[in-house]
Amino acid sequence: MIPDYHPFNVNKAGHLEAGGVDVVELAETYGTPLYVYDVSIIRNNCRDFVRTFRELGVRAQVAYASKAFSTVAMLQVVNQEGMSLDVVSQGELYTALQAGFPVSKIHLHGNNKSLEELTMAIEHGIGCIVVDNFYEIELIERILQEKNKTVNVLMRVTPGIESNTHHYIMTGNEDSKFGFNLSNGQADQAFLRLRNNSSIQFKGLHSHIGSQLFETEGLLLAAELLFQKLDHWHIEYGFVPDVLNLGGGFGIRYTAEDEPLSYPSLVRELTSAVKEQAASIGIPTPEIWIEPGRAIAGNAGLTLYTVGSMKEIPGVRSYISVDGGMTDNLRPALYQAVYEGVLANKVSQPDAGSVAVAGKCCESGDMLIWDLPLPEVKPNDILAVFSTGAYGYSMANNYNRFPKPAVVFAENGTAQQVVKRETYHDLVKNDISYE
Ligand SMILES: Cc1ncc(COP(=O)(O)O)c(C=O)c1O
Ligand SMILES: N[C@@H](CCCC[NH3+])C(=O)O
Repeated sequence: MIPDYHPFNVNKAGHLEAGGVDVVELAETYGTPLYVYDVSIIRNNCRDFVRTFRELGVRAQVAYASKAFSTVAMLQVVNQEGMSLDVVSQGELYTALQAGFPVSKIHLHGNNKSLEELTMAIEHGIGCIVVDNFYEIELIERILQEKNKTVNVLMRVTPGIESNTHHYIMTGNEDSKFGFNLSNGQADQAFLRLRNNSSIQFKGLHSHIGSQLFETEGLLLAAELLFQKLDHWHIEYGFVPDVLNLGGGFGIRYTAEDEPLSYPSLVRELTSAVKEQAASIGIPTPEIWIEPGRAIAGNAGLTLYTVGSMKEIPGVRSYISVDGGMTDNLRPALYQAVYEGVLANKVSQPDAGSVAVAGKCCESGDMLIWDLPLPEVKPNDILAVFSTGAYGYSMANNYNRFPKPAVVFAENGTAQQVVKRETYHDLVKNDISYE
């Protein structure tokens, strides 16, 4: 059975459907492992954010954090939905440019941006660079002078908040590799330096406290701390920010235990907090920027696998092995992330017991799901794992020389391949024989 919080249906054949398309047929056509997205879910997720800001009548940009899932087709969809874009590397920026994403709506992040990355961004007229450290300011200053250009800049700060999430995906705490420390004088020093450069338009502050958050508390506290700093800069230097960027990190549902926030309510809550705080320090409400990644792509995607070998350890557990694993979904191995799934070709059949789903890599930690109730499983059944749309494809790797899977978009009953499966030739094409 499909838990009702996974937004997918069963068709008359008793098969799982995505975007009105039978995913068992997709597995036959494109092979497995296969990433499948229901594009209408991506669009609805974008609209939850974009529309709510519009309804509230506040100036805002919702930048899709493309690290969650960056391909040309995906960026075209989010562009159609009126989103801006957050990129964290030259590769993500290149993909955005290839997708025809308006460069003025792209924001560049990164804790170690290279001279080449910054030059590319500035030469293309990037919408904004979110500066992270003093070395980067130096590089930006150098490029602007050499190229006689100007650029919009936000300053990323670490507000010193321990968000309630896995330690690896916490980013706003004081002991973090990201951003300028808000309380030890570094942010003030950076502020003066950015303000003193006439080629830099310093627009305001950015903070991102972590990922897969289920509470607004940390985000609201971050906003409060940013406003304390803005108040100081307003009084001391007459600075009025154009922009306040509160980052992303809004959680999604992987399992029954997850309780995601309603995104329209989240937008309303953040907006009223920003309005209130701005009024309390006597400045106009800045343009509000947010950066959801997982919340846009996560629940829209699923991964299809073909079941192969099985192993029963009496009194311990039953393993089923699939033709993918930590190469297409690193999250269970990296964060002990928990997923749910169904047999796509037997969705209506009753569960027969619980199995552990193993990946195919030569690694004991390559387990996708430890405890998944399923109908009786046979080799060649198609397993669909839900909520893999974010940080699945984007963290895929070639461990054990597995080619990366293809990606298919389905919408209104039609499917289209948007990323081809890697071939074995792709795996060796950059290798050079050693003579
Ligand atoms: C600066 C920044 N913005 C946005 C995001 C997007 O996070 P999420 O996919 O959790 O929304 C991240 C990642 O955590 C990030 O580091
Ligand atoms: N890759 C992580 C999130 C990192 C967010 C980027 N700062 C995940 O899968 O949960």
